Amino acid sequence: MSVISIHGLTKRFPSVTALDQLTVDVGPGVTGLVGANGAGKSTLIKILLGLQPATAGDATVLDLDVATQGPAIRDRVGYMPEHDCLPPDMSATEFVVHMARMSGLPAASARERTADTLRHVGLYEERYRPIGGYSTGMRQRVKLAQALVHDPRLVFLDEPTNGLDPAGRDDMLGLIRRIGTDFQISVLVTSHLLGELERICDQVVIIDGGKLLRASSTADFTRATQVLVVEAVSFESDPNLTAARDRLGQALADRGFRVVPDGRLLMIDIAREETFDVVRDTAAELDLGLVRMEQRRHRIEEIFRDDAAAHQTGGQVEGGAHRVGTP
Ligand SMILES: Nc1ncnc2c1ncn2[C@@H]1O[C@H](COP(=O)(O)OP(=O)(O)OP(=O)(O)O)[C@@H](O)[C@H]1O
Repeated sequence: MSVISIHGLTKRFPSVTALDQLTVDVGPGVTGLVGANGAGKSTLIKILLGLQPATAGDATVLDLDVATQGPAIRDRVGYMPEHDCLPPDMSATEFVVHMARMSGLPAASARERTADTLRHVGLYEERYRPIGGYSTGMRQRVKLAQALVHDPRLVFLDEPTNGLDPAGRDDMLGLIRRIGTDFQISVLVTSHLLGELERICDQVVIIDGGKLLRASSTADFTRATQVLVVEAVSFESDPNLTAARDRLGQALADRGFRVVPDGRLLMIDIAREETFDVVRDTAAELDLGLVRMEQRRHRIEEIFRDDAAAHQTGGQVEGGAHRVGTP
């Protein structure tokens, strides 16, 4: 089942092509839409909400046509815009109740849903204070609450971690993940930071210059490499923290393995089936403990970098229709 289906979508502004024949299907769950600033993310969201017409191509959201059924889409989809759009003199409660009423909820359920939603986003204590005195993190939460208050089936979150410090970012990412898991609401979340989406998304769509670079499940992006990451420690209180690494590294190199140190870790080529056993046995022989031994996984950043390089040099990048998401 597709939540969003996009075919040959193109948007030309007088001086720039923001979307260039984009074709992608997105399934349920949390989907990351990744691209550098200006890649076309916000434009795509506006077209999917029926707020802007496309120049060519077509798309459906929850099986509704974006060109002709915008109001019905906006009924069922929540939208957290990128830019600040909050009235400073209103409290979070007043603003979110207002947005709930605008979505057609009766007064009593608008108040009830507002209280529930503000509690869910962690703004319950401060809900009667004017928004003008809120921190950036609190303002992002108000924007998130107004996107959720009418109980949508899908939400579009445009750069929800913008302007947040690392702790605020982590909190916001946790909240977004819970929207997908606890509430079963599908999420399309944009970011120019691949690393953060890798942590919370079931699938990732990467666009560059309005074109699709890649679309795939996060698990496919982060598939295992043929490199074993090992961290060894000495059981003696050894002031030289890399001594254990060097002893194990040398012993493995002597046994014919390709070993590269990286900080306190060793990167070992998994050249043979018995690599795991040999590392374990060698550490035991040297009386070293292993605190970590795992197959290294690709980071989405690495794949993005490779694809972007191929793109720029005219190399082969996957083309045609892409489908992401759980069936
Ligand atoms: N209304 C508009 N008129 C003219 N050009 C526009 C308009 N809206 C967007 N653009 C241009 O289209 C391109 C894509 O913009 P868009 O805002 O969709 O990118 P984005 O990926 O969301 O980036 P950002 O995160 O910086 O907003 C940019 O070059 C932008 O300048």
